[in-house]
Amino acid sequence: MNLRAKYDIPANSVITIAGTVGVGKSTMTNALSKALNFRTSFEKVDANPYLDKFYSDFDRWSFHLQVYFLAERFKEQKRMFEYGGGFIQDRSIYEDTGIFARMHYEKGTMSPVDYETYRSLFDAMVMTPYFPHPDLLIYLDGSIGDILDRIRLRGRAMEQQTPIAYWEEMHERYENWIDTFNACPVLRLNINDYDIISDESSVEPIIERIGYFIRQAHLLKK
Ligand SMILES: Nc1ncnc2c1ncn2[C@@H]1O[C@H](COP(=O)(O)OP(=O)(O)O)[C@@H](O)[C@H]1O
Ligand SMILES: Nc1ncnc2c1ncn2[C@H]1C[C@H](O)[C@@H](COP(=O)(O)O)O1
Repeated sequence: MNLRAKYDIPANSVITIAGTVGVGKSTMTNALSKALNFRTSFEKVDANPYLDKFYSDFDRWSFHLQVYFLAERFKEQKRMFEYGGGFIQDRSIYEDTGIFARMHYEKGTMSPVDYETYRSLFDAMVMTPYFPHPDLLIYLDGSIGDILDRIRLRGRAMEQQTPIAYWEEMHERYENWIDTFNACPVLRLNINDYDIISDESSVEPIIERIGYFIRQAHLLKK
């Protein structure tokens, strides 16, 4: 019996993985899609025409980058629901506004008028009854020390040249954001509690918890 059926996870589920840069979202997306036989929806980092420029000059490019991410993630959201679900998504659309756009606005690297334009676009696209929310958001949590190690280990040049204070602020914002997030059910995982890289079988207890959370959420809806 496959793990999806064993833990009673509906084949049309959409599960999104959230968490700060470097915490392990892409790795988790791959592990869960393989174990559940679900499709993946990834952020396209290398093909992003603004990301490098953004890291060199936040003031100049933060609005362009947010609009780009919003469009890309909205298209992905549409694609996942047009397929009828069965997806693991690497990062949710909610983090774009709740973490990144807000952080740059509050740091002063996105102007108030740009932020207002971005927010009204986001609200019109996402904060409507027609927007399909994921069945579950898995929040990956870890210490800032472990996350900085992982950012270094992955070695993306644009992230290496970014001051550590940027990642520290983001980490703190994520902790506050997840405490108030309520657009869909949340399963929190601490990165010290699993090791899907050296032990593939450690994905099974995670899938068991996913099944439990999705069932609970469906019971609450009834
Ligand atoms: N469970 C894990 N154990 C050890 N290293 C991990 C684990 N998950 C991810 N990593 C490593 O951490 C780095 C960042 O992971 P990644 O999945 O790309 O993070 P994200 O998508 O959240 O930015 C990569 O080098 C990856 O190999
Ligand atoms: N909405 C965003 N604004 C700014 N930067 C963003 C946004 N979404 C993702 N990013 C950046 C952060 C990382 O450098 C890459 C990929 O994210 P990762 O967490 O490694 O998957 O894009």
